Amino acid sequence: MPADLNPIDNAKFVAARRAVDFVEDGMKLGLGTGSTAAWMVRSLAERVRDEGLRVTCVATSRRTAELAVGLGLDVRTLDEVKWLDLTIDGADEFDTHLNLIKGGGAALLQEKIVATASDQMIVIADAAKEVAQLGAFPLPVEVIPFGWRTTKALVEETLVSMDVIGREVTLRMTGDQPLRTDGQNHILDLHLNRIGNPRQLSLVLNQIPGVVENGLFIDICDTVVVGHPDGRVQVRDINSGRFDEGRVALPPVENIFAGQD
Ligand SMILES: O=C[C@H](O)[C@H](O)[C@H](O)COP(=O)(O)O
Repeated sequence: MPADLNPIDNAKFVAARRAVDFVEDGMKLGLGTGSTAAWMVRSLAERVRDEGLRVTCVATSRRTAELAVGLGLDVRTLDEVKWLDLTIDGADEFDTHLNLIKGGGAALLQEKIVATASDQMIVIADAAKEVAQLGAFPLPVEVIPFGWRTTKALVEETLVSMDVIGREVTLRMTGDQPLRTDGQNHILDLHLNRIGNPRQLSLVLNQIPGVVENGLFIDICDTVVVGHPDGRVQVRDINSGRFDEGRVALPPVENIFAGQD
């Protein structure tokens, strides 16, 4: 591997490329958001172009939609398509039960709606994202702008009442402005260190007025495709217990950053 390539980019690339093998002709697909998902969109577009694969896509963010349309993919709204066969998306962390933290790119709301509308969700990730317990990555929570300070205080009270150890909550900014999601909401990042009971935390957070959705994906993902910097890729499915390992060719040097958003 050339020394100037980022090993994480190689790992993301090979996971994304392997996951596209699961796409079949005629499928309705959910397209995730983030740098790993962007590699997947490019690999998918290559298969559509080279093999004449016909797929209908729903994007989980404006930037994924722009990338996919630019590559010639057929992108519709979820309201047009309603239900999907498969969603392929990245994650910020995943555990052994394939519970996830998502939303590092602020797309968690649309990602969760699209994944829930899908028969199957495949997560693509570099191996560094696997954790024994979720929570080192700050948990994103999407909140409506109206009264966000009050919502933040309620989130903090909830964390205290649940005896969560890390309790720092920050408003995500872009420059000196609060970030706006595609739905024009804000993101609170919960710095928790570790999450003892992700299912309970997810339910409790979503009961707070002003919270739109949180980045915990519980029992939504079935399969993970884990990429390694040397080109090794593992596929694990928690329903069937399937585990297989193979190798995917690394991207050409000149294309190494082409898939990132
Ligand atoms: O909101 C963004 C998403 O949940 C991403 O899928 C997640 O942050 C992983 O992104 P990346 O593939 O860039 O690490």
